[in-house]
Formats: sequence, C-alpha cells, structure tokens
Amino acid sequence: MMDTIMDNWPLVGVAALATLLYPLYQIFLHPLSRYPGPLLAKLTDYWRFRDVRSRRSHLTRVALHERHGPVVRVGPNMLSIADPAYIPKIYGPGQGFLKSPFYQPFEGWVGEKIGYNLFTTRDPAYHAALKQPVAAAYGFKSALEFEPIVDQCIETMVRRIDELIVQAKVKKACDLAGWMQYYAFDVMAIMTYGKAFGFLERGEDVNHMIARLDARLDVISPESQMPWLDWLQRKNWVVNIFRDRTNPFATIAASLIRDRQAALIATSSSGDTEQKAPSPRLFIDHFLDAQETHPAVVDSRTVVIYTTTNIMAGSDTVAIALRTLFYMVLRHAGVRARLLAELDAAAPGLTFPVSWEQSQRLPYLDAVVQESLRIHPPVGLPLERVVPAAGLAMRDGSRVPAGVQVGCHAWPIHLLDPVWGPEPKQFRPERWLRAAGESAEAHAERVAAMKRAMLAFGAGSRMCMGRHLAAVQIAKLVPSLLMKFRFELVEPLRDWDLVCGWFVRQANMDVFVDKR
Ligand code: HEM
Repeated sequence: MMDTIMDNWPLVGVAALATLLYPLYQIFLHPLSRYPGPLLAKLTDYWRFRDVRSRRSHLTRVALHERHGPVVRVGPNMLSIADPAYIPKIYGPGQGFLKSPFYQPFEGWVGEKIGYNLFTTRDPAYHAALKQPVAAAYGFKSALEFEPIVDQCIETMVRRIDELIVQAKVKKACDLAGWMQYYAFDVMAIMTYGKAFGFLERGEDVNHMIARLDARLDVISPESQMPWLDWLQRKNWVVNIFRDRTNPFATIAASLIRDRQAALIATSSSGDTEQKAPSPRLFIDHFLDAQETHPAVVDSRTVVIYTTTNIMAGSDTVAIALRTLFYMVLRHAGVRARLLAELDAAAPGLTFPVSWEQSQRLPYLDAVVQESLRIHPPVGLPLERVVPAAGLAMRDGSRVPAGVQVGCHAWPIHLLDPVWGPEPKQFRPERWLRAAGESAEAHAERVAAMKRAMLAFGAGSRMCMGRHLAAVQIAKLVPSLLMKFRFELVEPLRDWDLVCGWFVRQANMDVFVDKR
C-alpha cells in the first residue's frame, strides 16, 4: 500500500491538494462566497438534497432566511432568494433567466422518449411553440365556460358527503383533506377528458392514483436538488434498455382521449354541424385541434402529454389551496364568523352552486382566498432559474455571475417580508381589506404591493397557466359548501400534518359535518 502511494506520489499529492483546496475555494474565493448559508451547502448540493428529503424544507428555508437574510447560499452554485424585489428581475419578460436542471427529474418517459411539457421544458422556443396553440384554453374566458363542470362536481361532492357522512348511521369523521383532492382531481379530469376519475362518486382514492402520484413526487423532489441522480437512476441508456415500459397515467390518458375522439365522431356524424364538439369545449378538444393546426409541434404523443400535465399541475395545487382555506377558517373563530356573516347576508342573491359572478360580490371571501394562498403557498421549493450572461444585479450593487442557479422561494417571501404588514406568520384575511382610516388610494397601493410579492402562482412567462381556472374552482366551492354544511375539526387543538415534496401537502384535518 505504502509502496503504491510512494510510486504515485505526484498523483496522490495533487488529489490531496485538491481535497484541501476545494473547500477553501468554495468557502472563501467562490463568487458566491460572500453569501451566508449552511457550511455544508457551500461544499455540496447534498445539503439541499437532504433538506428536501426531510420533507420539511419549506420550514427549514423560512428559518434559514430568518437567520441569514433575504439571500442565502443553499448549494455551491445556488442562491435562495426571499425578497420580492427580485421577482421581476428573475422572472420578468425578456430577462433571459431560463429554468434550471431542477426541472429535469419532473420529466418522465412517454413511450420511447422523454416527454417535455409546458411546465418542465427549459427550452424557451419549444415552450412558446407548445403554449401558443393552446393558450386560449387556459384564459379567463375559457375558465368561465368551464363553470358548468365545476357546478357538476360541487353538486356531486355535496350529495356524496351528505350520503356517506352526514347521513351515516354512526357519527363519522370526514377526511376533508381527501375530499378536497377528490374534487380537484375530478374537476380537472372532466375539464380535460370529459370524464371524472370517479373520486367524488366513490369518496375514495380510486386505484390509489393520488397516492401513486404523491409517492412519485416524494422521490423526484429531492432528486431535483441533484438532478444527475435522476439521470443515473432513470434516464441513461443502460436503464433505458431495462426500464418498465408501462406508464399507467399515459395509458389511462390515451384511453380517455380515444373515448373523446369517438364521442366527437359520433357528434359530427349525427349531423350536428353547428358545433365541432359537445359544449363546453374541453381541454382535449383544444389539444386535438392543436394537433390539426400545428402538426409540426403537436403529435398524438404531445396530446397525451398536454392532458397529463393538466392533471399533475392542476389537481394537488387546487386541493392544497382549498385545504388551507378550510383549515384556517375552522381554526380562526373570528374569521369563520365573519365569512359566514358575509355569506348569510348575501344568501338571498346566491344560487347553489354559487356562480363565479356571485362569488365576486363577496369581498371577505376573496380576502380569505388570498390570505390562504399567502400563508401556505402550494409549491414548497424555490422556482429555480439560471442567471444569464448579463448576470443578476443585486441590491447592494454587486452582480451574481452567469451560470449561477437562483430561485425566489414563496414560503420565506410570504412569511417574512415586511410588505404583508404586522405578524406575517398569522392568518389574517383583514390585511387584504381597507383598514379603518386608510384612504382608498393607500389601500389600493398596499394591496398592489402585496400582489406583486405573491409567488403562489409563480411569475413572468412561466407563471401558472391554470390560475384563472383555479380561482373559479375555489371561489365557487367554498361558499357552496359553507352554505350547505357546518364543519367542525375533530381535533381542533391538533396541528395538521405537512409533507413538503414539490407541493406542501396536508393531511389529518378531519372534520365532523352537519347540515346547515
Ligand atoms: C391554486 C392552484 C395552483 C397553484 C398554486 C399553481 C402554481 C403554479 C406555479 C407556482 C407554477 C410555476 C412553476 C414554475 O415556475 O416552475 C405553475 C405552473 C403551471 N401551472 Fe399551476 N398552479 C395552480 C393550478 C393550476 C391548474 C388548475 C392548472 C391546469 C389547468 C395549472 C397548470 C399549470 C401549468 C400548465 C404550468 C406551467 C406554465 C408554464 O411554464 O408556462 N395550474 N403553477
């Protein structure tokens, strides 16, 4: 052994020197060495991998920013940013900050190739090409056209909660966290494919679809911190030979798409020439149109990818926002009383289900929705981007060089920034309303500043495309449920359980339900 070392002493010497110099360089000489952060994070991305694997990283990052300030080094080449002033600089139009390799593990195999979708693609040209033919389907006008589908799901939800829980012979707790997800998944499934997955009707996670999606997110979220792990485990050519080629979600999606195509053919052959598809036009109708009008970008595989993206991006997120809202309202007696008083006063003018238009006449409801998205943003990791050639100009006049990964993090911004006024960690919908003695102008300015700091839906060109749809689903369901039922937490003093993958999912917020 000793002889081998002696024989190769130049090599051993270089290795020993590098081992010694690497940490010294990272800590003292690296362009990011001026930024504070955990010592291990300065040396290796393993720190953030371990942090995300702990499933509590939304909280560790808040604590980290509380301790170190708005810019923290969380990896050798990664800055986490908790200052809303950087949102337009990083995500604003024309700034040139592209999505980082963080998004790689979210890309899965679809058939023989990796499927890049609206959310995961890092190539701006491909993103624009994918988005352009379907953008209208995600617009506000389209969200309103989907109202009958939301109504249908609200009616099913109320009927099934009544049958399965309220009228149960033995008093039964209701898994409210689960029901919110059943609603969000079924709404998204009908809007996308024209057919519910059946969660609401059955009152359960059919075929463990939700559990399987969550389990997948729990694996890929830590890997997003060290994306080469994803390559090593799933994306290299050796693994490709032996990998399991069945993709249950793509298979279900393809079969639902075939059903829809058959329905469209049946409609057109029945002589209904007025409409190409049964009303309302579903996402799948827009996607199939895009396949016809933009064949160079959209093939049948892309149609499948569009549809599965909707389910992945638009179900957990809406469910999480709804859970936060109900949990917070039930834990804050004053908020609950004020919300119910607003609803009761408006009741003569409300239909069941409450329409979008009616919901917009409930300002306290709107404040509760905003505050829920603020106090618990559904996405629990920074939205990573790569600094372009021009660098990132910092507040102190310095410049972060090209190639560094940066990301604004909604949790520390939403819970620490002074823009929210007093006690930002408290759930207080009143912060969105006009305060006593505040002029209308000052209130409008204050709310505009808070909205600029909101990162729940992301920002800029990669901002959430489903935000209008989410707003309609939430604003209609909450008053409709509160009109029909009285909810009480089974364990009002026990905190819910949170798991942070990419999404910060909640569990154990069971309620007793009675008719109102
Ligand atoms: C409360 C509900 C929702 C929240 C909080 C939310 C949050 C987000 C966030 C933070 C992003 C940006 C991610 C990034 O920069 O990496 C995003 C992107 C996206 N969301 Fe949502 N989302 C919600 C609902 C929905 C719904 C209902 C849909 C589908 C209909 C949807 C579809 C998308 C898509 C397609 C993208 C990618 C946009 C792009 O890169 O161009 N989302 N969402």
